[in-house]
Amino acid sequence: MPEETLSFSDSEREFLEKYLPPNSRQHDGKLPSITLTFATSLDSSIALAPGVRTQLSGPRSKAMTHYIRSRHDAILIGVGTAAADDPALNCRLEGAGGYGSDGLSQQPRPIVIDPSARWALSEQSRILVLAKAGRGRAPYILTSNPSPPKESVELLERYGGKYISMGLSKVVAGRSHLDWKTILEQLKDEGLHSIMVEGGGSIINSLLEPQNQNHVSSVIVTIAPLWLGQGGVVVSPEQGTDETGTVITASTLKAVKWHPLGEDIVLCGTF
Ligand SMILES: NC(=O)C1=CN([C@@H]2O[C@H](COP(=O)(O)OP(=O)(O)OC[C@H]3O[C@@H](n4cnc5c(N)ncnc54)[C@H](O)[C@@H]3O)[C@@H](O)[C@H]2O)C=CC1
Ligand SMILES: Nc1nc(O)c(N)c(N[C@@H]2O[C@H](COP(=O)(O)O)[C@@H](O)[C@H]2O)n1
Repeated sequence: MPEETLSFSDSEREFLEKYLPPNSRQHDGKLPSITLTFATSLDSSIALAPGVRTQLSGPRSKAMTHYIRSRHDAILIGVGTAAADDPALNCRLEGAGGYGSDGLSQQPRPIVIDPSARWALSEQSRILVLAKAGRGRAPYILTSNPSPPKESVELLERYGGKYISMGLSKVVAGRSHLDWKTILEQLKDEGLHSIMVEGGGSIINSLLEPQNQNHVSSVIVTIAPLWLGQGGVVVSPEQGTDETGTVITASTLKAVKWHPLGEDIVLCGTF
């Protein structure tokens, strides 16, 4: 099926600039920057239920997301999202950075955080169909499984992707977590300096925890005018506590800007 082509004009781009990595940047040995971006409902849900692909962004905020993709070296998601959404994770913007530019060289690299290497990739996975067609890149999969399935290794490598092994950091509520600093060190070693993190719920909540916020350069949230109702995948990081043990706010954004886009509103901020 032919993929759509999206457009997002220069005048629409302006409000985002301060929250995006510079177009050209000296890579001074620092860890890659993270832009955390997702779409939420009014009840802080990003999907109707775990494993359910749910369209929240309207056409203009969707085009904005693809513009943001065009401004990053890589797009990162968790395996829960990869398994639920069968995502394309390419940039479908017309012109520079997306379709119509110098092609593949400007497409972002998809990164999937998959501690146990459970994502069942196949020749029919959208991400590989697009890689095969030269309209996107095959993913790098970060895993702590020392021996991912042989067929998946071969399939990925056929299209220019690979598994990258790293140690397991901890298990939270029965789920394996990789450590953000180590993830960023691995991505830097791959020559990736700006990372757009799109989700899902566990990945976003983890990055919003006070001890991980220092890795996040900016947050760009699309808020859609609807409630998904109970049972959704909710963005709600753990509360903090102060030195007396009193519960405190989990996270507060600074340098905040609100920008209406179609029927959605986009919130930008930093920590
Ligand atoms: N509305 C939106 O903008 C978006 C919505 N989604 C939705 O989110 C849902 C998936 O969310 P989840 O099930 O929470 O899956 P997820 O995509 O957040 O992946 C969770 C997995 O990541 C692993 N992981 C490894 N290191 C981690 C770390 N440091 N912190 C947190 N997790 C770590 C965990 O083992 C866990 O299995 C899907 O339904 C998808 O459609 C996903 C992205 C964007
Ligand atoms: N910005 C945004 N708005 C929504 O409404 C969404 N559901 C998402 N989801 C993210 O986008 C990925 C799908 O990308 P493709 O269209 O397949 O390239 C999905 O996996 C989520 O990361 N994002």
